[in-house]
Amino acid sequence: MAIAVVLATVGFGGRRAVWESRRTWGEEDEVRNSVESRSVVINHGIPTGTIHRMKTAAAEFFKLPAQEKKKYPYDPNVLEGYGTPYPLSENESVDWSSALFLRLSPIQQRKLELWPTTPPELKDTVEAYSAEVAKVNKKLLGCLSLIMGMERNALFELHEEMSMLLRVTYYPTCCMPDQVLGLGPHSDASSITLLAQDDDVTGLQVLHDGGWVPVKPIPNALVVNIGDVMEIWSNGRYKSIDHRVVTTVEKARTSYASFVAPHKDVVMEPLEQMLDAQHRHGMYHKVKYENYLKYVLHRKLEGKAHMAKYTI
Ligand SMILES: O=C(O)CCC(=O)C(=O)O
Ligand SMILES: [Fe+2]
Repeated sequence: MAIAVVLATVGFGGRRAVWESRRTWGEEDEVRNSVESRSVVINHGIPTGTIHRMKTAAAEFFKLPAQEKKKYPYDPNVLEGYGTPYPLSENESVDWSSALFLRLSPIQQRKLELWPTTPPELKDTVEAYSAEVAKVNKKLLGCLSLIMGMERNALFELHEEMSMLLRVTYYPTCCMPDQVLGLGPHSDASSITLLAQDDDVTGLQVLHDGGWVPVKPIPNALVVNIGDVMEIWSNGRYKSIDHRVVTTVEKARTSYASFVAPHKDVVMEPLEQMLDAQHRHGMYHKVKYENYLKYVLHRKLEGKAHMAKYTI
């Protein structure tokens, strides 16, 4: 069975953490059900205070006058800074959002001059949040490795020097929500993405059976998207999720996406463990992560059209 997507919502006080034991993840029905219903509720363990402080600091930054925010212009070479960096989708004349990109890891690659100094607590707050997200990521990759029939640390190691980028996106209110998207359709150039969002505004939508389905926020939860890297590694068993963000008239929205990706020199290809009797050959071409990323970042946001280049 091709597992379409793992779009996991990670919440407090819900079901037991799916990564807690191999058995939970290993139970076929559990995994299949979670995947088919497109949601897995897990306790991520990030203190609510840490998420709250992250959201407050980000809100302070986005409230600053434009000329203040522009002191940290987005630099496409290091993928950090403030701006509206994506090329627009075919049907869009404007993406109704702006974003602050910060490198969480490797720490030594951070370009700190692109980290806002207002509000002053932003840097420490991002550090605290990113340390927690990194823990969730490690656990999640551990579980995914197990259900893919590998050692717990296999996916973590496949990333080699793992990269984590935070994209905080602010979507202002919009008086023509039918005509303007906050962010065009795309799949993430990550292995997985861990996304926190505002608790009281729905904006994210995922493509399911040809229609856009809203992902209603669960307070303090994280949404986990499967990205293109995992699609290739899993030989298409886990498909990256096509998603977009709509605008609303009523309320501005902010989201916090942590993208996990391999080192730029990692050559991605379907993992041996994912080749079975039915799929004896890899369904994706080999590609260096750096080359894939260059290709994707220069394209318009057109859902998963870019994946055609890598699919056999
Ligand atoms: O705002 C969201 O909920 C999604 C953001 C997103 O898809 C992205 O940053 O790649
Ligand atoms: Fe995304």
